[in-house]
Amino acid sequence: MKDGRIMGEKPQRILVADDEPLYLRTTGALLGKAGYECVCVPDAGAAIERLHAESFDLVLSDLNMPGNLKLELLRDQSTHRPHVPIVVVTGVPTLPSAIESIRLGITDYLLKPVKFDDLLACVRRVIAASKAQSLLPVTPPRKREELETLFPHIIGSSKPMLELFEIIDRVAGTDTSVLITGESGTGKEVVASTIHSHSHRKKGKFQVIDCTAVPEALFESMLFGHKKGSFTGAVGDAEGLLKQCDGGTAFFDELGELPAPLQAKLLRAVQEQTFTPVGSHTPVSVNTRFVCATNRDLELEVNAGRFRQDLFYRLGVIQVELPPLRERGNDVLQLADAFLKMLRPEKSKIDGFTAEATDSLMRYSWPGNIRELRNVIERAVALARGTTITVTDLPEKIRQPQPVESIPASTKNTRASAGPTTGPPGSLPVSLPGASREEAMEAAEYQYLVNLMQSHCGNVSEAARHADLSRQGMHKLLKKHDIQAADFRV
Ligand SMILES: Nc1ncnc2c1ncn2[C@@H]1O[C@H](COP(=O)(O)OP(=O)(O)OP(=O)(O)O)[C@@H](O)[C@H]1O
Repeated sequence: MKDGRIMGEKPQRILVADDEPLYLRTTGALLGKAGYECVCVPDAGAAIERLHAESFDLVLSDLNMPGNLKLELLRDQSTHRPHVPIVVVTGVPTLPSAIESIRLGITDYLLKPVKFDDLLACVRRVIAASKAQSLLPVTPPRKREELETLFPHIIGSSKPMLELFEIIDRVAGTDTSVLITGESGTGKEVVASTIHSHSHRKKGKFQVIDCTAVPEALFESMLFGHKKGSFTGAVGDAEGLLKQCDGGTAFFDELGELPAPLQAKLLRAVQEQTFTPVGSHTPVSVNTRFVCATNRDLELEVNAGRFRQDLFYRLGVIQVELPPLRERGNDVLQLADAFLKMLRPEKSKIDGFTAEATDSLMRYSWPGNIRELRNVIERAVALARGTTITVTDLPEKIRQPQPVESIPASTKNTRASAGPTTGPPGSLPVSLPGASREEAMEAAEYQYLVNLMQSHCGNVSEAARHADLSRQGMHKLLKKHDIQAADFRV
């Protein structure tokens, strides 16, 4: 049996639409050799015509080709033949077109140049999945109530969250790389693990790889594994994190912090799904989906030459942006209520918030987003005396919130921009009237970091040396205070 043909059965039919004659010829010929029957057309109009007249098992479609300025082929296909899978194969990826393609129901998204083996593996997988899918009942678009309950670990029902749920729902079923962006504490890791648990990889491992937590010198061996004796301390062979999530999802948190030499090594692993453990000569192959998160603007980092463009395109095929909490309306109360129930001691009688406390929670701008809200509720639960949380159980800054307008719309370092940022390193902030000792210490630490970042122009390694901390330790502190080193770079 050849790939596209079972003895005695008709070969599977693939329509390839692309305006590059060489790609069209070679792809058609190679797929033909693998047993598929290929029809190759140079533009969207011809593709639509053939699709209306004949039946196909799969469409491989370019995006930038004549007649496809508004993704006409994808639109026509999603309206008339949603059951025929489409895989986009493009040389000019743009994030809006990737998102729009996903909305229109494409099954996968590959970037040129694509190795024929990778293309063939994708063709096999997509056709097999589509055959399996055809045995299932067709699912209509989800209703609002259904979307609201689809991801119980992600609390929220505001408009931006429902839009997010729709995207997660579509993206989870594909193998496409996803880049999740958003301010610190907006739930990027929660979304990444939800994508994994709703994908066909859910039985595989969801491996979190925090790019700031692994020392640079050890990163390669942690990720790819090593052979015994390959470096001092390598007392035995070790399997790397990527091998451990073979068949699952690798989640790279804080991707923007990955040093340049490691970016090159990661690119190879992502492109080829193959890597060589440290000290070994035998490549290891995996089948891993890559989901990444960053609170940096990676496009800016690419333009500034700090992040590889090719890696950005590979990993950011689909970009999912999480809204800050201040843009999620009543979700603040829904989340506060959920955290109250989750964090109160078992026999606690606390069961809600006074109107004044609710009002304060709604008016505060939440620069630390959901993580900050969770901490505030945890503290309030510990302080509350009665059966409700009152405004006096909330921190001072929330009782007297700054007006939302003073928070910059930028997703960057809202606290650094809003607070006092001048003064020599180590100078203390003006103390808040009525602040607790703990709050005053936090404020002093925050101010110290801001000053440190300023005097080292956002260079984390230099700042860490000055403060006598490890680079990882410095990153942890910056994260805790929601300070973005990139905002201090000139
Ligand atoms: N929509 C949500 N519903 C319930 N809990 C949430 C939601 N979003 C975030 N959380 C909780 O808020 C905290 C922060 O979330 P998470 O770590 O996913 O944020 P993040 O954006 O990855 O942060 P960072 O950029 O600092 O790594 C976690 O305790 C998480 O469980």
